[in-house]
Amino acid sequence: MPLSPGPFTGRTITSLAQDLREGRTTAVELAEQALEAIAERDPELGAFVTVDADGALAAARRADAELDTGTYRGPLHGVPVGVKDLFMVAGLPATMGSRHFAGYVADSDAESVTLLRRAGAVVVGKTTTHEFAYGPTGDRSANGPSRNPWDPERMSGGSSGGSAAAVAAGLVPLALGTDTGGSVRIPAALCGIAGFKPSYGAISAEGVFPLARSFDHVGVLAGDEQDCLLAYRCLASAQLREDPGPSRVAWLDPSELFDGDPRVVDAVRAAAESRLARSGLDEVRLRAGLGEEFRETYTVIQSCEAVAVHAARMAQAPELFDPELLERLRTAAEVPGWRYVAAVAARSRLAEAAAALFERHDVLALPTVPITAPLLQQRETEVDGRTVAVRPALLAMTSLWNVLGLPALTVPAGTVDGLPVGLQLVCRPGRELRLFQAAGMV
Ligand SMILES: NC(=O)CC[C@H](N)C(=O)O
Repeated sequence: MPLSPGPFTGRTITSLAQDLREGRTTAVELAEQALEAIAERDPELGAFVTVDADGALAAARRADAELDTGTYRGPLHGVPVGVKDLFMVAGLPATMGSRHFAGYVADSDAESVTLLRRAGAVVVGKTTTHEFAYGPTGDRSANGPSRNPWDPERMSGGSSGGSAAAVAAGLVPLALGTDTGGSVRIPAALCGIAGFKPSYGAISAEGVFPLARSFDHVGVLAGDEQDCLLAYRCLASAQLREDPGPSRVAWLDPSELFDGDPRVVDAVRAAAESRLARSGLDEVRLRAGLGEEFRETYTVIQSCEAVAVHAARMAQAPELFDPELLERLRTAAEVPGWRYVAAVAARSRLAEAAAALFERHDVLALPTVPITAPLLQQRETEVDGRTVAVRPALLAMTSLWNVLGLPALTVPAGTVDGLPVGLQLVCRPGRELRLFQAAGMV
């Protein structure tokens, strides 16, 4: 368990909505609970970089006034939310976790923030992001690292680490994140909560600072998958396609992707069996070499697109980047243009290869992350007697779905060594509800 519970630990958004509608609590009370818990716990966690107490209380008062006059906006009405510091929120600083944006204040809301507000949600503040979202560890940010509520010496994962830590510690029941290679799902898994990114483009990325535009997805983090779905219904840019009937689920053997901690893989598989299967799970495999093709395609496209975003800053003020990030960007800048063109072409071949995986199944299940949370700043870790690099381990089972733009959900799947692990579910584009349906099957 996280070291200490917060005001929203174990309270679903559905139960908060009921309490609000039936007069057992008010939006102001919920906002105050969030703000007090942040003031008390966040110095230890580093989940928030900006707290907007005045704005949150004003929005909460408006939400209560609406309820008093019979206007109910839906389940997010009066619910406190955290927003990753990569999204624009009008009147609040947006640092992107970088000294390059120290002092920058956004003048309008990102589209997803507008939709959250329209649904009645109360923005309490901005959450820590790995600098420019370029890193799955969550521990390199101009604002300091976000820490794991299960063990603050360990990383939250990233890059939406502050959002995951805030929800896992029960400081807020819901947070927005972005996911370019796993940045919603990785910290959600390492912090023991649910995280969801829909198909590419299904939630608008307008007003969100880019990392690599071809792969950038907006997603949500919450205590469980039902809460992720509630939020997604408010954020989706198109009508959700309701899928009838139970989903056919298969376990995707993860060994082609990464030689992870066998205890993590076993724990996740056991969770998948008990949660998803009535009588054993089918199993599917990636053909040999496919994992490497995905990695190469992902790395080349992300590298070139990230450099396109940052080239001017790299030339004009390189000293303002975190040194690790600058080194990664400089390595990325060496990728020749022909490799980008080849990777874009490879992407459609990979989509065909993946389509075959879904021929006989609707949902694939696999670990979200094949290791537990490493220590802050740790870049190599011992796994089953071997030394493995932390960053590739964190990204190994999530980034391929960004290459294809497929919907993916992570749900808590127990613990290993007292640290949480996550079960990841993936499906075809546009079929998001399949994931929630599968996760809810007993
Ligand atoms: N932002 C993300 O989704 C993960 C981090 C990033 N893809 C990296 O390579 O480090």
